[in-house]
Parts: sequence; structure tokens; C-alpha cells
Amino acid sequence: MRYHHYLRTAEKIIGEYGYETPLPFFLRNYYRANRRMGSTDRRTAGSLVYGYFRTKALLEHLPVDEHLKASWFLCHEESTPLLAALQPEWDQHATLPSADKLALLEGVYGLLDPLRLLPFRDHLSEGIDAGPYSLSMLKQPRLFIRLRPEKAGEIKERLEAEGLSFAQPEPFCLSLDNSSRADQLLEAFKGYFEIQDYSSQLTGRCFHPAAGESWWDACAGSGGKALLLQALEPDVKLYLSDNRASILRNLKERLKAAGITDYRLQETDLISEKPSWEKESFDGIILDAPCSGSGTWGRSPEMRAAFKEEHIKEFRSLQERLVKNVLPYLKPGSPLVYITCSVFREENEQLVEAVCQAGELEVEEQALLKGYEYSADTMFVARMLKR
Ligand SMILES: C[S@@+](CC[C@H](N)C(=O)[O-])C[C@H]1O[C@@H](n2cnc3c(N)ncnc32)[C@H](O)[C@@H]1O
Repeated sequence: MRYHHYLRTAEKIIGEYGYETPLPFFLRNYYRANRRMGSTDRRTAGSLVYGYFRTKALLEHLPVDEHLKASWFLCHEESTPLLAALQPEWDQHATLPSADKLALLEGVYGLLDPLRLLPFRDHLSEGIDAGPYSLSMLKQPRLFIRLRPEKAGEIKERLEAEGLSFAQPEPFCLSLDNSSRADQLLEAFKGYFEIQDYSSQLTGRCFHPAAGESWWDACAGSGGKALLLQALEPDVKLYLSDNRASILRNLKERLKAAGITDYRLQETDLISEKPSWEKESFDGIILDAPCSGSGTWGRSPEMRAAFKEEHIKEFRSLQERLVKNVLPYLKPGSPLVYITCSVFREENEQLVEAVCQAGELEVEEQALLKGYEYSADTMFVARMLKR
């Protein structure tokens, strides 16, 4: 039967996945190599695989096919043909809240403590509410887009015309179902919107740039924070660096699409080299640091399955060195905006405490952006001023 076949395909994919590449790339290659899989086959197998990783810490003691069915039940909020065929008595309860579904599964499998869904709970940042946070791991966060005001009205009209429903948590932020292909639908508006998680957008509240200032985005990646900074204050001179050439190429394309031409950009590994704009001292530095990414594991649950506790220490050490190495380029009295997408205190409030104790920085504001409360990533941001 077709649905048993989906379970076997998902089991095969899980068996072959070795965590070396992100799951979306691995799945794409798997589908390419198995061209007979149609779009429904891909969608169903992919969703089973994601559900498996989402619930691995909770259900991995079960046989894989049981695990796959139970995770499908927990991770889908509506009745589905797959569950109706394979486990109709659960499918009738597809719309129940997660806690009730867990109670129902406990009747079959014994105690299932949702706190096991929490990643490395002894390390969680202060203020994370373990109950709701653990249950949020069962759901993929929503898709968020940031709009440029000039075309915000037209973009919303386009989405409405395509029948895509959206919420609007902020005047220029839209929240959509995570399966919507908004980027493809909005191709004609390239440069007038950015796919950017809501918590990531909220980090901008700590930037406070002023016209004429020079800012350095020291771990610019593909430019999410730099583009946000520029949207907040178009008259900021942007300096951008990252240690990965490939991501900088991507960044250049995004800057071009957004019509930003006046910037300086270079590939720099800030652990082993100095940027060549040595004489500059900046009015602001953004350090969106490499981190565990634990605040985004709702989107990439396979990362959580591959993560080891000792990695937290390694990231913390890297983050401290990066703060130390960018600090000489900051003007006294100016802000270092430190950002992570981590839920671990070692990378967040404890890092801030440690770098401030070193004497050159003082905290002006810091916040844990609890994305799990609004279906987004969880992030941390601190604005520290150089003494
Ligand atoms: C969290 S990501 C940045 C995301 C980006 N700011 C955005 O908003 O799209 C962290 C970045 O730090 C970069 N990175 C890691 N180690 C680095 C190093 N030693 N020197 C410079 N950049 C580094 C990574 O390549 C990665 O792009």
C-alpha cells in the first residue's frame, strides 16, 4: 500500500542521511537520484523525515515505523490521508493541542516526557519557559518577510491575489505559512522584500544607527542584518566582511537587488587576520556571531540531532575571540551589537557578562527574543557600548 511505501522511503532516507550536509540539500540530491518520485511522494517522504528528526529525542526508542507515525501525528495539525490510512484512530484527533496528543500517545507507548524535546536543557538561557518551548519544537516556525515601505502595498495585493493568507505582526513584516512559496511568487519585487525571520528583524531595535555613520557588519553572512541596518538608516556607510567567499557572493547579489552600491566588502577570517580597513574606527559594529544555531532548530531539527554538548564551549570560545578582535575598530561610546540565534546561556547572557567583565564594554540593553512564543526563531541580542 502506498502509505507503507512512504514509511519505507522515509526510513531509507533517514538511514542514508549522515548529517554532513543540511537536510534540505540531502533531500534534494536524493530526489534527483530517484526521479520516479513525484511531487506528492517527495512532500510526504520529506515531511516524515522532518517529523522523525523533530521528535528524535522523544520517540527514538520506538521501532522506526512507529516513530514515523507517532511523529506525523504530533507534527500535523489537521487530518491527513496518510494518518487516516495508517492510524485512523489518531487521525480523528489530529486537531487536538500537542499536550493532548502526547497524552493520547502515552496510552499506547507509556510515559513521553515533552521536556525531552528540549535541547540540552541545563544550558538554556534565563527566561526560557521550558513547557511551551519544548512543545514548540514539534512545529516548524512560520515564514517571515520584511517589506520595503515603497512596495509594501503592492506586495500584499499580490499575495492576496494569489490567495496566500498572511498575518502582519508589524507594519512592514508579514508572517506566512512556512510552505508558501512567497519568494517565487514575489520574484517581480526582488529587492523590495527580504525573507527574514521575525526575531532577526527585531534585533534591529538595538541598532539605532544615525545618518552619516559608518557601521561594520563583521560576520555579514548573506547580509540579513546589514540589509536591515540599511533599511533603518539608508545613509549609513556599510563595511561588510565574512570568512566565507561563497556567502559573500550571495551577499553582493542581495545588495545589488536592493540597489545598494556604496559599501565596502572583504573576505576576512577574524580569528587569523585583520580587516584591511585597519585605519577605520566605526560608529557601530554588528557581530552576528557563529553559534550553535539552537534557536533555529525548529526549522532544522536535524542539526539538533547532530549537535554535541561540547560544541557549546567551542562556540563560546570562538565568540569571545571574535568580540576581542573587533573591539579595537569601535569608537569609544559606540555600540557593539552582539547577536546569536542560540538558546544557550553560555553563548548569550554569560558571554555578555564575561566580555563586559574584561572592562572595555558595558551593556546598554540585552534581550532574549523568544521566537517560540510567536512561531519564529529564538534569538539573543545585546547592545554594549565601548567605554
Ligand atoms: C550567524 S551567521 C551570520 C548571518 C548574517 N549576519 C545574516 O544576518 O544573514 C555567522 C557568520 O559568521 C561567519 N564566520 C564564522 N567564523 C568566522 C570568522 N572566524 N571570521 C569571520 N566570519 C566568521 C560565518 O561564515 C557566518 O556567515
